[in-house]
Amino acid sequence: MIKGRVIKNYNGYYYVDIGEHDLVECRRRGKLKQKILVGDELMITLLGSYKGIIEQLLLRRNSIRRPAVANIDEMFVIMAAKSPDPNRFLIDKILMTCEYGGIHPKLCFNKCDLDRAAAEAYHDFYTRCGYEVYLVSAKTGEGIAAIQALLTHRMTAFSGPSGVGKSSLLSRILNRDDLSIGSISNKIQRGRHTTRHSEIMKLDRDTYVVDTPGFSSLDFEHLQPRDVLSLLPDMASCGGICRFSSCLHLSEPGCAVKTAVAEGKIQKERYETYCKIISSIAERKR
Ligand SMILES: Nc1nc2c(ncn2[C@@H]2O[C@H](COP(=O)(O)OP(=O)(O)OP(=O)(O)O)[C@@H](O)[C@H]2O)c(=O)[nH]1
Ligand SMILES: [Zn+2]
Repeated sequence: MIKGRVIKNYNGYYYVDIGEHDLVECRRRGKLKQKILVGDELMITLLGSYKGIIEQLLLRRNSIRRPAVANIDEMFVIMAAKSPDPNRFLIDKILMTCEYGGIHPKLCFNKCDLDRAAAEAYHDFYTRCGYEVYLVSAKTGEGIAAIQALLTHRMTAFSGPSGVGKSSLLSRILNRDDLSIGSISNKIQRGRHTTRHSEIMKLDRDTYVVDTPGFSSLDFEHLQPRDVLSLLPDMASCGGICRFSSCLHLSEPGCAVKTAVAEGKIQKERYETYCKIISSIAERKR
């Protein structure tokens, strides 16, 4: 058996990178019941001529569900500094979705050429929340080198809502005019119809980039309130202990979270995100 990584899942076949130029087209063993995601590491048996069978799924380090992708080393959440104007609640929900999957993402604001002041304000805000923030422009090339420098020997995912310039940015980062050029194998066509699935592009032996289109945020309503807090690392680490162990940090007396908000240790907008999500959970229970 040899170890490989799923690069693409198409029509019931898994295309597995085993460190060679060509991918191995694999079926799964019938007894293997787990769902296999793009990015999964697994053990396969070669059946000759770049065909194989998946025998075993190796332990995942992390995963996100929609789109499904596993074992990401780095996730960039891309937003635009302007046009479309970012919405803090949406950004928070995307960040929280990554945290839920076990990934502490980095934030990247594209289109900084359009509104420098807005970009700087978002930079400051999310840096205070404990995220690394990159200000870039696919148009002018600003900040692109800093992202390129982080890619080597890792699997880096890029996600972001429609219109933020993710395609333009990825073309710049990968130095490709057209992302379909240099696609991992000519067996696999990267067309418009495939863009709802994650696709891994292999840049080098152990350097991969994942385009995660159609990223949708978690349905927070099934979470417990304390789990919501744990997805906001800046709030979770504020340090204090509330008077009541069951404190939801809304209107209870002696609340350490509210004290931290009042003292400016937690930014008000992040607390508002928390309150909105908690009230949507309460709505559901009603
Ligand atoms: N001013 C400016 N415009 C940009 C920049 N990056 C992208 N754009 C423009 O923003 C628009 C959207 O860019 P795309 O790269 O298609 O965006 P996308 O996020 O991949 O969009 P979808 O394909 O809808 O997911 C295009 O008109 C781009 O020319 C930038 O850095 N600055
Ligand atoms: Zn509290």
